Amino acid sequence: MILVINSGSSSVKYKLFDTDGLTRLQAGKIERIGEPGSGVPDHEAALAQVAEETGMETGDLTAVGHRVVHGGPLFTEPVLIDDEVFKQLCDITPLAPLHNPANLAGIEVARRMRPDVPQVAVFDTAFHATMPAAARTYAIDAALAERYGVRRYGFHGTSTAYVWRVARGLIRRPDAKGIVLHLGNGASATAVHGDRCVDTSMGMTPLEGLVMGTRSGDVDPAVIFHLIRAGMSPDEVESMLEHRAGLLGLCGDNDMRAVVERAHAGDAEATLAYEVYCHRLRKYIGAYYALLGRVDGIVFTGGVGENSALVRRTVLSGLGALGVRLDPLRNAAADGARVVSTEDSAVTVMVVPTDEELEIAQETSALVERTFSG
Ligand SMILES: Nc1ncnc2c1ncn2[C@@H]1O[C@H](COP(=O)(O)OP(=O)(O)O)[C@@H](O)[C@H]1O
Ligand SMILES: CC(=O)OP(=O)(O)O
Ligand SMILES: [Mg+2]
Repeated sequence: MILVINSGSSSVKYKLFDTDGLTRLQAGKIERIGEPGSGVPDHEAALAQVAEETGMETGDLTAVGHRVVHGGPLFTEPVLIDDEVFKQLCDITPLAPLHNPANLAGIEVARRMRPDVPQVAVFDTAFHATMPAAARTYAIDAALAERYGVRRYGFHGTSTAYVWRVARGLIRRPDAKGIVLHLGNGASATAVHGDRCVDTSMGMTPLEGLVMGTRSGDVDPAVIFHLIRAGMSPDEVESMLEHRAGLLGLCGDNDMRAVVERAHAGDAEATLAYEVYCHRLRKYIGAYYALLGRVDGIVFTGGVGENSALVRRTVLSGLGALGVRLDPLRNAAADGARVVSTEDSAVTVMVVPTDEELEIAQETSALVERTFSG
């Protein structure tokens, strides 16, 4: 069996797969880690619960695959975790203080529980390693950027690689050009050509780009200094932009279902939040059109992308001039990976449910095979 662990800041998700064929055997989620009254004080306790639910401590495991959000400049492919790699992963933490510590906590506990089993790190940033320098580079003092590792990395790469592969199968065009919209709690847009990243909306950290559930996405950096001069500390501003911005900051709800419900009932704040969210998305799609020159496919994934026919309709409604024609019936249907544009649409619009854990299992299995079977 292959166990995949996605250890996030407030939840640990896991899936267990059969080693041959990667059939899913089990899936689970431990939530509200560290919240008062949740009974799960920390990641140690969450992993103990995963162990209990999966039989991880004694089970017949081929490998454990871990989601790691930030691979830094060093890791552009999945890697077997030994002491040296674990130390290098710890060194990346300053680049991703809000994401990597939880990933590392999961790795640490799993390695301690199963030192006999290969453990593999699979990075959100890896898919974007092909991003050209012009897209990767912030226009700031070059020497400073080099010294402090300030550049764009991009995230959601595991999800993007997975759904884009499925999408290229649907349009039967391996060298297709397209735009992948991963709209979950975090949200990102990625311009892709074949299996290469052309540009992506998240940057040095997963804060840049689209409007998200609780994250602002793009703001003028001067806003931050304005708020600091107004008396907020850097940590307070960071925490606000990460946890109390986005849909939540605009209207008090971070769940798109609640936002839409309130907007339908005439609530002005929820309506504006919805409009800001969709406006930003449309802007990125237009920008990526310009970068790609031609778009064969647009793919929606993540909780919002997969489930909200309304968001898909709103976002694409202004794009008729670019040859995008949504089929209202197909768009409203709800079943698995599918095309939702009309037959005569110049761009094939698709909905593809993501499966980051399956992609991590595949990468983990392939790396373990390459390493130990020769
Ligand atoms: N039917 C739906 N309509 C609109 N939004 C939905 C629907 N179902 C789920 N969502 C949104 O998906 C979000 C979660 O996305 P998901 O990709 O599952 O999260 P995560 O990033 O934690 O994996 C929720 O916050 C919710 O806003
Ligand atoms: C990198 C990132 O934003 O991940 P998530 O969407 O899981 O928060
Ligand atoms: Mg997600």
